[in-house]
Amino acid sequence: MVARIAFTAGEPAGIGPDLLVKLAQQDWPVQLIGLADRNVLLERATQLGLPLTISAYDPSQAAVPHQAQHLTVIDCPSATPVHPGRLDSLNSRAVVASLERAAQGALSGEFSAIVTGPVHKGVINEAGITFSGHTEFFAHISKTPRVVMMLATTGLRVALVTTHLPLRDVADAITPAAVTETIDIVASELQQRFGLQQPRILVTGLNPHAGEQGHLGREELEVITPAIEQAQRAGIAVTGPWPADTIFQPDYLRQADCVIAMYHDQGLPVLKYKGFGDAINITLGLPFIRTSVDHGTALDRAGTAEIHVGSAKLALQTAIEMSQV
Ligand SMILES: NC(=O)C1=CN([C@@H]2O[C@H](COP(=O)(O)OP(=O)(O)OC[C@H]3O[C@@H](n4cnc5c(N)ncnc54)[C@H](O)[C@@H]3O)[C@@H](O)[C@H]2O)C=CC1
Ligand SMILES: NCC(=O)COP(=O)(O)O
Repeated sequence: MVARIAFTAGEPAGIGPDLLVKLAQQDWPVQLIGLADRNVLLERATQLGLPLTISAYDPSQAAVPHQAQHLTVIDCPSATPVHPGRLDSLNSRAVVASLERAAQGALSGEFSAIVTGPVHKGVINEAGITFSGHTEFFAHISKTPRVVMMLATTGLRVALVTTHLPLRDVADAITPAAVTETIDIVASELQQRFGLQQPRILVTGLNPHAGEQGHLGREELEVITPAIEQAQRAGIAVTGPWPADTIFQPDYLRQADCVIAMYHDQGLPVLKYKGFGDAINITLGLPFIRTSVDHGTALDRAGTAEIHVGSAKLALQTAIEMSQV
């Protein structure tokens, strides 16, 4: 049976529609279903000088593999005309509706996976919609109490205990349950979805020098170490807390399948320095497969030739591979 994979283009003024147009230029062994404003896709194809025809998605028809230059689309019309690079909060509801439709399809089994293009979190909030990221959105809509954001590139995976939080709130969110559950999810998903028999996990501290024996913060002693010990007793190959400024060295990384960092900007700058444009974002712990690009809306590049499609391609390829496991 041919799988269906939903690709949400995200913010219409960003490069998400461009990425979808570019992905549609080649054959894929799955049916690629674009969730986007169909007129924006056609306009963007013209701007990029790429051929594209579109047909409306009909769930009653059997899925067929994607054929180059023709895209099946669930139309998510924007409320107001879209100009590349210019955000308009009037269009945010359509973006969120496209994510809801994709999630419904993934939860019902209609779609084997969701691949997301970038959204602009700020403009969605300006529309009066509370939204901190796809990760939290899909967790909420699927009623999953904890999910884990993991970014991966060649030679490095970084997962996070906390995601889109103001730095001021991070320390309070580093609880024993948050650390233990994150380790559990990373270990079990690396086993089940990535075929690693005994994943080796390194956990960072929160504070400089992993708290310097309690002299630079006590979270390592009181929260992170006990959580690691609990996971070790459960048979997980996990060590830490390691100083975050030490652990991202090749000698340490060679002995690890994943680094769990405490917060977004502790782990992701390293990942992006190593592999920006050649990395993906995967939400672990959801009841469906969700992969994503490693970058944002790149408003400055929408509708231009200066767009790299590498991460989007990798996100789609990975979703296809994960659907086959
Ligand atoms: N998966 C998602 O939905 C993500 C969304 N975002 C959102 O994106 C918005 C903008 O974030 P920024 O920090 O400006 O990061 P950004 O990734 O959009 O842009 C950073 C720089 O990289 C360039 N760039 C990014 N992707 C590119 C690509 N595929 N090809 C060529 N150049 C590319 C941009 O032109 C810009 O110069 C924010 O609202 C943020 O929340 C950020 C990360 C992920
Ligand atoms: N830096 C990654 C990021 O912000 C992506 O978040 P999400 O929208 O995938 O939750």
